Amino acid sequence: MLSLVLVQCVVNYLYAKIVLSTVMKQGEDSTRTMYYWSSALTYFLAMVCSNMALQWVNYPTQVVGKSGKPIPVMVLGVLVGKKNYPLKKYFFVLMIVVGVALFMFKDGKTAGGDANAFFGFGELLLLLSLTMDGLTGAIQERMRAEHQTKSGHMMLNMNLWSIFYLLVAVLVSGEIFAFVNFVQNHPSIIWQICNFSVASALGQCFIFLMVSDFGPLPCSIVTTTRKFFTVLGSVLLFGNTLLPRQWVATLVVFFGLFLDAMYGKTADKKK
Ligand SMILES: Nc1ncnc2c1ncn2[C@@H]1O[C@H](COP(=O)(O)OP(=O)(O)O)[C@@H](O)[C@H]1O
Repeated sequence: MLSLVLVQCVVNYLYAKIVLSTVMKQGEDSTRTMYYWSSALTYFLAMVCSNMALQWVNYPTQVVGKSGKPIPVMVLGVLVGKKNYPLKKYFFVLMIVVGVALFMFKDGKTAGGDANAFFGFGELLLLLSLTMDGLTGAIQERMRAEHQTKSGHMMLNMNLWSIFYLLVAVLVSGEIFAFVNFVQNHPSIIWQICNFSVASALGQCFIFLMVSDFGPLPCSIVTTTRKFFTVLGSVLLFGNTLLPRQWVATLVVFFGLFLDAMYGKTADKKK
């Protein structure tokens, strides 16, 4: 798990480096180093926790759990990131999150989950991952407010610090040796890891653009509804029918998004 995230961060870093020195020159960066090392810590821990959770909960549970992400991003953005939101914004965001979760939720017991435990270790890891996501967003809010940090610089430095933490982690835990062994025994995995990492870097470039230009909260609303649109699109594309619960959920999500777009603007934005 750690080695995979390490490879991912290395490719993200190289991608940011190339983009910054060619097509997207962004000038000097005045961001405090403290913001980079702290956000990198929470960023990589969020990824490791949500990947690790998959050993205890199944994939749909993980997606439903992580669809709550805008909530910690918003709450910690206010408590730690010094952001202000009008009260109605909390309601719109809650509406979107509840709608997405209601849409994705699968009744009954599914393979991979622990049927006996309502709240087990996997759920705890998801909660931890969400907290880390919230803290990452809060630190990014401060970077934006105090240094107007650009997307390329944020992507480059957060991945660089994460590489450092992950290198220490894989060496101390000895996981790197098991990883090299595994790759030697299954060389076909190299192609998959390359695909995965390049796709991740391409996607992350837009994530950071969204974070630096609009903020972590709009970014998490977009990535959360993206999950909803993926499932909705595939259901409609493959001619499957939506359950009544999912129709209600779809309406709730669209209504929440509409209200947020129309009336969710913050006081800062108006200024
Ligand atoms: N605010 C952010 N700062 C840096 N990277 C982010 C941020 N939000 C998302 N990402 C990156 O994008 C990936 C996908 O995010 P997302 O679509 O929200 O799904 P999830 O967090 O459930 O994996 C994350 O694993 C992370 O690498």
